[in-house]
Amino acid sequence: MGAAVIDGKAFADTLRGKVGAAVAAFREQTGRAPGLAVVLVGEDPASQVYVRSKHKATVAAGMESFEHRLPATAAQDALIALVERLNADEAVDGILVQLPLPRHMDEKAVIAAIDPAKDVDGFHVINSGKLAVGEEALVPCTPLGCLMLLKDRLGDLSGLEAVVIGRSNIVGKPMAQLLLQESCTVTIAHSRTRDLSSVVRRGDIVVAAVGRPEMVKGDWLKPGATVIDVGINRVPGEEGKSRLVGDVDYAGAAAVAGAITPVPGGVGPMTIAVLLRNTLVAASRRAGLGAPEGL
Ligand SMILES: Nc1nc2c(c(=O)[nH]1)N[C@@H](CN(C=O)c1ccc(C(=O)N[C@@H](CCC(=O)O)C(=O)O)cc1)CN2
Repeated sequence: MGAAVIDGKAFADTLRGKVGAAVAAFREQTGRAPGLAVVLVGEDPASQVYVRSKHKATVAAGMESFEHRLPATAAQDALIALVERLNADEAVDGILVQLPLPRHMDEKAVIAAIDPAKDVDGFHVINSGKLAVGEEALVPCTPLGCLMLLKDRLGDLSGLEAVVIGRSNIVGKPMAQLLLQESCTVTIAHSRTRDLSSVVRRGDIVVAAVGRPEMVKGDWLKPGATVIDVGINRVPGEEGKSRLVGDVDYAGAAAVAGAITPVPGGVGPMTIAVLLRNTLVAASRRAGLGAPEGL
């Protein structure tokens, strides 16, 4: 039997609907809409697409969208000055600087300039620290989206073996923290891990976030494992066109796994849906309201 397909697009659509309803309640209570500011530096084509999608989704959820664009040649100080203006702007509840930044900029310094209460990406060290010690934090969108899909599929994750492949600050490390909070036994594997296939085979849950097209093969998996593919890699396709693939060899993995996210249509759509959720959470906290329910 083939694996069940985890439909991230459908889950994300439902989450966006729930956020939209909660935003309407927030507007009733406060007389204003939550505001999300997105900053794009340069003209990276993929980043432009993501920023446009974020703007559309923000407006569709009933929130205010503020878009700021700087040229690729902008000085880092100019970007930080913009972030500081957004920190002080009462209409802005969430600030997101689209990554990657141009090479002359230091991502860590830019992220450090964001007010942690408005850091809807959850990348600020204050938020990563709070996540690590189990305090209320803004949590990075992609790993939180993966966790939502896993809980929807598996229910209680307690005691399960989870293998996270990739140790980035944006996905791998926060993913491992979230799984640990769910009482999984967590292994973080990475490019230096010896005998990676044997490590991966321990996983009841495998989260692949390495950025290497189709690296994880079907025969690396424990039969019945739940596989979450975070990779979005553009590779040459037929007739000179490109196609998207994940970090997992989908056909091989689907023959062994119990369930698997596709690429596209799996984790990707969750990133933007959770961003909307995080913006509403940040706005609710700033307005002194309780956490929005059911999100
Ligand atoms: N500041 C941030 N920068 C980046 C983040 C982030 O969370 N915060 N994540 C990625 C890009 N990203 C959002 O910014 C993103 C990536 C992919 C998708 C998505 O829906 N992908 C689709 C396929 C889209 C396509 O056809 O190209 C899918 O997987 O189905 C949404 C958002 C890096 N930068």
